[in-house]
Amino acid sequence: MTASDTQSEALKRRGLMFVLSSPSGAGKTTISRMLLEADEAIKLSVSVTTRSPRPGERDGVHYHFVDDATFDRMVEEDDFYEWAHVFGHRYGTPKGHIRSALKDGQDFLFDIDWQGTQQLYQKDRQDVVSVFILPPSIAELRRRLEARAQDNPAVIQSRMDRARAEISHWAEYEYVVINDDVDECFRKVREILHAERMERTRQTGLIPFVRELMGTDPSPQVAPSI
Ligand SMILES: Nc1ncnc2c1ncn2[C@@H]1O[C@H](COP(=O)(O)OP(=O)(O)OP(=O)(O)O)[C@@H](O)[C@H]1O
Ligand SMILES: Nc1nc2c(ncn2[C@@H]2O[C@H](COP(=O)(O)O)[C@@H](O)[C@H]2O)c(=O)[nH]1
Repeated sequence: MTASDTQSEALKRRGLMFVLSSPSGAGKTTISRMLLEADEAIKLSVSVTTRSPRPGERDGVHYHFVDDATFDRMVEEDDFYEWAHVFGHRYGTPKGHIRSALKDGQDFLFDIDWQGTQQLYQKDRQDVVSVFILPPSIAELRRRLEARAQDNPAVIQSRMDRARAEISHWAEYEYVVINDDVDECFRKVREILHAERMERTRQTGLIPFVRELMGTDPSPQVAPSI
């Protein structure tokens, strides 16, 4: 093995589950799309939902749109990693091949609510990096939902009614970013992703590398999880 082979082995790491949550309209979908465009190494976990598509949303790209019976069947067959009732519909993360892909170093982006985040914490805490996005004000949140012009006024009102309850979960997240200027918010979220990729316990190839550098076994407390 050459020195550069050893170094690339050392750079191997587990993938991470990068979660973005926010009250509806604060901008997590916008930030998610910017991230997916800028960073080829992260893939969107495409959720399943019983809500209808908005204009421009494509089945299999933004969501898998299903009817209630299909969602019921998926629940019965234990096809979901997590799922929840949100704003009168059901949303869930299909299991697919997430676990094996994480092991192979694939990162996934999750645009999910606080209930889904809690379920991921319970299942795979070590792999989750969670970011909560706050709007600069409640008035701006309403303005954004109205300007998006993709939901009828009753839907917008019901999302505004839930906004404070959604925001109350902010402290359950590791990172909190205010989305005032979208480019600034994106830059911060991207920095979080970059830093978390280097987190020691994700770097599964480090042990043999450090063993070679030190000429002895590194202490077991620092072993990355495999
Ligand atoms: N920093 C910003 N300044 C102004 N407008 C913004 C900003 N960020 C996002 N927006 C706009 O606000 C609207 C809501 O954003 P987005 O759809 O990303 O929110 P969301 O949190 O994903 O909402 P939902 O949970 O309902 O899907 C969109 O029209 C988006 O273009
Ligand atoms: N727990 C989950 N929440 C999800 C999932 N997919 C989306 N969501 C959240 O639902 C609301 C509403 O989304 P919208 O697209 O109808 O505006 C939002 O908070 C999403 O983050 C999921 O798979 N699980």
